[in-house]
Amino acid sequence: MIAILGTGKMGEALLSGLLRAGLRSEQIIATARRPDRADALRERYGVAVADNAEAAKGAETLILAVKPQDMQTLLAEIAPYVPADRLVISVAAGITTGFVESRLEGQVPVVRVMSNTPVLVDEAMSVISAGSYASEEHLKRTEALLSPVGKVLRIPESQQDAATALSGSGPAYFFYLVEAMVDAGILLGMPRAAALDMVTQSIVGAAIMLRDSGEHPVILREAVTSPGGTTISAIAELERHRVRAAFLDAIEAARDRSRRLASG
Ligand SMILES: NC(=O)C1=CN([C@@H]2O[C@H](COP(=O)(O)OP(=O)(O)OC[C@H]3O[C@@H](n4cnc5c(N)ncnc54)[C@H](O)[C@@H]3O)[C@@H](O)[C@H]2O)C=CC1
Ligand SMILES: O=C(O)[C@@H]1CCC=N1
Repeated sequence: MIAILGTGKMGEALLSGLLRAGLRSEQIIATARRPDRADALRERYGVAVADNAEAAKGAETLILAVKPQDMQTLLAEIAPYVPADRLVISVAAGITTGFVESRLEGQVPVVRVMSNTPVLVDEAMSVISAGSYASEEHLKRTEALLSPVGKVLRIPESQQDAATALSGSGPAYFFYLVEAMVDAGILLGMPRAAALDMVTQSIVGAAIMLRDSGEHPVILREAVTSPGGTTISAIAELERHRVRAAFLDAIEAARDRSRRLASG
């Protein structure tokens, strides 16, 4: 039995992914704070929804998916019901395995995960790190849960805040870029729907080329950039506006925010 504690956006994305990966709804128990949310989860997925203590008692794997700021309260609530033969997987940004371990009783295996919302389309990027009491077997169990819904990579826990900034938040940067490009299309007089189609297909095509060709992004960009042509005119403006520097600063800020999240 797998318990998902705090089934919001990320918890629900993981829940739907686990079901698509072949888990039966009877193998999953979810928790939610609001009764209307609990009803929606029961109705949508046919899973049981219980309180945190009950869910923790019945499951051998617990996925903690509340916001970092709510983690302390959740751990206090479940600690008496989580013996050391359980696996606790935390997907919260900024929450270290040490934070979770120190609030549970005994030497509970904890694996820290940073995934992202493309879990909804089985294209997640999930990075995982073992806590002090998690073994190879616990990492393998975590990989088995997450690999049907995307790519899984093991990283040292010291890199988790950076990964949160890069791939956890990553999809948001691409959506933001799409918004900006569609606005540009509107400025040039394109209908919004057509502009969105063009930008979306361009980003999908570019992403698949990146993933499947094995080519470096610089090579792929050079192939689009004709001498004296249109692309270099656009790139010149991006450079003039220091977009690359803005990305470096933005992702560094996200990493720093992740580091501070556990303290609220
Ligand atoms: N949204 C995203 O793209 C990603 C989110 N995350 C992490 O996932 C976690 C959840 O984020 P979201 O899903 O975006 O937030 P959310 O606010 O949609 O989900 C959190 C849910 O937990 C519930 N909750 C809070 N305290 C609870 C408690 N004591 N018992 C039961 N339920 C409780 C809330 O009512 C809410 O439904 C965060 O820790 C975040 O860092 C990680 C990667 C990506
Ligand atoms: O914005 C956040 O804090 C979460 C963590 C990574 C993506 N969303």
